[in-house]
Amino acid sequence: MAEIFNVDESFDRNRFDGACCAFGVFDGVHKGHQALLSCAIEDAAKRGSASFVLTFDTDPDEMFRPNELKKLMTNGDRIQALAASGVDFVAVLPFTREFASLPPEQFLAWTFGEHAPASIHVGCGFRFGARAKGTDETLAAWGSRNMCDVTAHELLCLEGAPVSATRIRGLLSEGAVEEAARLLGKPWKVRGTVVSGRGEGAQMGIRTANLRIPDNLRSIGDGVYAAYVIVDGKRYKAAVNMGVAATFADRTTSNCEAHLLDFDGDIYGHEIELEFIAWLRPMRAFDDVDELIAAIMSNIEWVREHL
Ligand SMILES: Cc1cc2nc3c(=O)[nH]c(=O)nc-3n(C[C@H](O)[C@H](O)[C@H](O)COP(=O)(O)O)c2cc1C
Ligand SMILES: Nc1ncnc2c1ncn2[C@@H]1O[C@H](COP(=O)(O)OP(=O)(O)OP(=O)(O)O)[C@@H](O)[C@H]1O
Repeated sequence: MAEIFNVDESFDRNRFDGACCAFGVFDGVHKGHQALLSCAIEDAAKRGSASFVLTFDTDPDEMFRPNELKKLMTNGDRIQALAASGVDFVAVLPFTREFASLPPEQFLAWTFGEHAPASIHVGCGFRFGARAKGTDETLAAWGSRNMCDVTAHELLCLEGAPVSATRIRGLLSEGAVEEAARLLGKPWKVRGTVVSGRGEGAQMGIRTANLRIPDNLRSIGDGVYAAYVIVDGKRYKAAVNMGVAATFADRTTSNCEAHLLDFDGDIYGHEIELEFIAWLRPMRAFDDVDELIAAIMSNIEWVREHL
């Protein structure tokens, strides 16, 4: 695990001397991000120096488009995933309004002081600084004045297009969890706290853990999915319904329900993790509760056989 530093007034910028940095937000730490991180790691190995990833404590989009944003992971999970990516150090910049308003040159001067690293790696089209005015060319011009090799890498393309967090969010919103997992390099996951439901699941003979998932992490479209659910470190197969149950839309508030196979515990108040594996069907309103039960039972059987 890499050591994580907050880049504030107290941070010792000498640490950047000679280092090779990958720079960006990295929501999802997807395969494109992993390719860029590998460039910084390989460069550092050649130079015999340290590899860094330079990122922000808060995703800038949370400040600029808070209502539309559907994130792939929390900021905390993103920083932990970067720390586990193979780099030596994670340097976390405080994304305050003041910092966000720095023009590109001042942004770089504040970040590095007199300690420009040996190299910076970004993807083509990378933007930074106030109003996203800084481009990879701005960065390269600053690099040539500060003896820092800047490389804007071709974006990794998979399945016909560049991999990006935006593309993965789009796939999840359509329920395409398998394709999203191929671009992420792992299934998409989300955590939520188990809250009480209306008790109708138990009456129907199908108990469900009702979850509260923060709105900005509900990247996935409504529908029924096959998933794994991790409870206190143990993994269970599950059939999951995302979205307000259409049949009971007037009476329910929960936005996600999971039926865990072969599980009979009381987990109210627990934080559990859902790992989405396959799309099963759209959610729909049923006129008859027996039909709803039959549909859910067949989803559960599918999960039992295929996961
Ligand atoms: C795998 C699965 C699929 C579901 N599909 C639907 C659906 O298509 N339409 C619907 O109205 N509710 C659906 N539900 C939600 C049930 O209606 C819900 O579990 C029931 O209302 C119990 O709610 P409660 O836990 O709040 O008591 C589904 C639930 C599960 C676990
Ligand atoms: N497919 C890719 N291949 C290589 N580098 C990439 C790729 N996607 C992003 N990068 C680079 O990784 C760093 C972090 O990128 P950023 O967080 O902007 O990712 P993104 O996936 O493009 O996000 P978004 O879709 O929200 O713009 C940046 O330097 C960016 O240019």
